[in-house]
Amino acid sequence: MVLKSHTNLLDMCCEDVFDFQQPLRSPRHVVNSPGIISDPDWESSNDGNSVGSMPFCFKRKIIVANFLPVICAKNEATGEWSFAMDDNQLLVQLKDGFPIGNEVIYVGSLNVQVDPIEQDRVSQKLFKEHRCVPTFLPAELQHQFYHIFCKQHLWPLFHYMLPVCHDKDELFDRSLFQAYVRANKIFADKIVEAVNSDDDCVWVHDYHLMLIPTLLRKKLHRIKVGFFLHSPFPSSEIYRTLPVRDEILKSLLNADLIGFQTFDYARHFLSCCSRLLGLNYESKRGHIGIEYFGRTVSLKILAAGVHVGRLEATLRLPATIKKVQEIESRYSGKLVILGVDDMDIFKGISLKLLGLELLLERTPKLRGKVVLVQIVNPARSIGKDIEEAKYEAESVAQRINDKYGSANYKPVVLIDYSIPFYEKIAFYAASDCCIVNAVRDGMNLIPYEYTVCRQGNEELDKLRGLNKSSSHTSTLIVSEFVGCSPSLSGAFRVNPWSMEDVADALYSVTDLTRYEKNLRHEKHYRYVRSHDVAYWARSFDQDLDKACIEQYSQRCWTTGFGLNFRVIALSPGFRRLSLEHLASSYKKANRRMIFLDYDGTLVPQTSHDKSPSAELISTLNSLCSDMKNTVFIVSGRGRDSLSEWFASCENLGIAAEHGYFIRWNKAAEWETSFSEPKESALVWHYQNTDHDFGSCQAKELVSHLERVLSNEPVVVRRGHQIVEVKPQGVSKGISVDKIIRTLVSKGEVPDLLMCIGNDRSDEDMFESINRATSLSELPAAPEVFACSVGPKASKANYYVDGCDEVIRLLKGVTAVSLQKDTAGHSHAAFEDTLEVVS
Ligand SMILES: O=P(O)(O)OC[C@H]1O[C@H](O[C@H]2O[C@H](CO)[C@@H](O)[C@H](O)[C@H]2O)[C@H](O)[C@@H](O)[C@@H]1O
Repeated sequence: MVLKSHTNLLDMCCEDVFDFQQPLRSPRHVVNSPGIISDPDWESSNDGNSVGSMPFCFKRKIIVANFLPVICAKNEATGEWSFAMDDNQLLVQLKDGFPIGNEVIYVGSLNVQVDPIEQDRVSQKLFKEHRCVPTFLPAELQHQFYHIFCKQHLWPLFHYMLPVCHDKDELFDRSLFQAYVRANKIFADKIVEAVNSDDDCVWVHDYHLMLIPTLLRKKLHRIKVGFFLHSPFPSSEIYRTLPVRDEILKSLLNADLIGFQTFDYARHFLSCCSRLLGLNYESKRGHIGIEYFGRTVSLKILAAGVHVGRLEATLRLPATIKKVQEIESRYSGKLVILGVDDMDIFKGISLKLLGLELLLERTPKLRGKVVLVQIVNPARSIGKDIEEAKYEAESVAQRINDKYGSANYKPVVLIDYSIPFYEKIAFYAASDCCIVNAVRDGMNLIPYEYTVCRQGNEELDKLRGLNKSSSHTSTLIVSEFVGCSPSLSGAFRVNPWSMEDVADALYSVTDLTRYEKNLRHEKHYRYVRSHDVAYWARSFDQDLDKACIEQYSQRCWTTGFGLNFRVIALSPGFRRLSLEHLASSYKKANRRMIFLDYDGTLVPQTSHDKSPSAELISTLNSLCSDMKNTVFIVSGRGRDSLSEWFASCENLGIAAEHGYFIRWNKAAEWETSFSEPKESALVWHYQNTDHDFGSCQAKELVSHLERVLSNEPVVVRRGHQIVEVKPQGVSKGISVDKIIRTLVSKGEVPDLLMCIGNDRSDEDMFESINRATSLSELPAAPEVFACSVGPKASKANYYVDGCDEVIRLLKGVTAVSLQKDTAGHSHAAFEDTLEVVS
């Protein structure tokens, strides 16, 4: 009879179970642009029109970003839309890094509003012509999502700005986050339509779309998803002010690979995962992995690059060459310093101008000799702060020009209107120096673009009378707060907040020899060429594949509602230990050995009172009273507290200090591994400290202790919020091994071995009892129940959720023993217990 309670226990495990090892299916679905009815057979509808119309043997790379890299125009007379890919955008250029034969599909919004009645037509045209899948967000949603939540909340916060606001209207408001969720969901739905097979990869870009990993994985559990953050990631002290901090972190952790531009941003992210979610990470041979419910989420630190070929091609255009000549002749005899920035509060435009003002004030000989050409791209967002930054920049520029300018000399030239790309390239090529003075920026590729353009080409060399490649020069001034700064070792690094620093750097530039400028240029040029956009994309793509390989050999469960959704991955064969299964084996066994860890297994880690409850004592006594059982507590704790706590358990064995001390029952003497009686280990606990700081200190302590104790017969180990130094040759695994062998030598051959534990030290026990199945002394392999508390990567073959479940299981199996004692009522007793425990 299958009791309802049994079923409940079995069902407890998951909402959804899936196995990554399943063979690939044929295309999951073939989905078309909105308005077209799906056709499941791509061969019969291969008109190039539908999202699913390509042969599925082509792997798809689905690139998702807030805006499609598309230039849109509408002919107002005919009402016709026309679209062209914007080849100057990183998202288009990254294709060069993908293997030939991969089909690249873009998902994102258009930067114009399209009337709902036109949306189907526009979708079809965009997909047919450019493999783009547009996400149409209603105007109000777009405003709340992008202009308010992204640009007014996330953008400042991710650029390390605390949300200190004087106006109540500017405070975080949950409805704005809901707009973010709704927008991300629209994107996720479009991605689902574009995915054809499990081999496809989705690469999500930037802070606008951080919820996509969760929203997408909810629908496609096996999808390979990578996320790259183009913006900075702030320190945990700033990030944790975000009211939806956990939802965003958890979502990013549903990706397989998370990329950052710099080590600092990755470090901040790790620190947030550790402080806010209590997660650990491991760094092995340059790869960082975060353990998240059995999955290893990989982290990648790789700065974006530029498309050298594209820049060179633009530089070769006759219009560009002409513009270069024009600029060079206009500023002949002057040192041209170039700035190219979006109008944004973090670009430090006025700080840059203040630095120039200080330079001119201090160094009169440079007046009339230096020009700062500042190209200001139009602001991408709206708001009082942008208006203020714009006003500030304009007034400082005006002041400098009034003070140090003349009829034919303007020290600051502000170009605050859109100019064509080739003109920008011409300014790069014609400028002696480029300055990026942002107070914070994810990467900033302007210095890279500038360096490529300064390499020039044969025609420019001829016009300039240069005949050696060694004659190329470039000079960079770069804020230490932008992502590209560490890669530019030949740049003058400045603190943008210090006008003196900026003025000094500007002065140094005026003072450099041509030779020095050439050396710096060569160094940067080599780096920029080899770390281009294709290198960045290829490297991310390859790492995403690698990150997914491990996941694909695992068995996975999905759990959690809403934004708490996550995947739990376990190695094959690892499953929840059900009472039904355990009880059935337990009942059949004639000789059972049971090893139980204490903290975190029988008593929750979180409880302040660590002593055993009356319920636990009674359950252990019931277990021990069965003559077929040998029961041991195997703990890292000292023997004093364990013997005091279990004073009422006459037949309970105790292995204290990881088995350094063993006592077979209360009446027996303590045995030790060594003849010299001394207390064996030293443990440093950090569970009551700040998690991040404690973990950091623990790492340092381990490496220090390993060094100073390298000649001592001890081992240094990290456990769950502890660092321990213990004698070599002592472990829970060794003590379990010893106990099993002792019993076997006495003729008490086990046919069931059970071991439950939660910590790293318990893994040694699991290993020992797994090994015991092949002991030559045993006539037959015993059945093994190695059980981890909490589903995680483990050598155990079973898991339970927590201490409560351990007690329930133990109580459940004691009912089997009771059966024998009360033969007449056995069935009822077993069932009763199961009702209670389930
Ligand atoms: O203004 P948004 O629509 O929110 O876009 C944000 C910025 O995206 C791009 O910059 C980011 O990516 C660059 C390439 O990796 C990186 O160099 C930069 O530091 C990031 O902020 C875009 O270039 C900017 O104009 C946008 O403001």
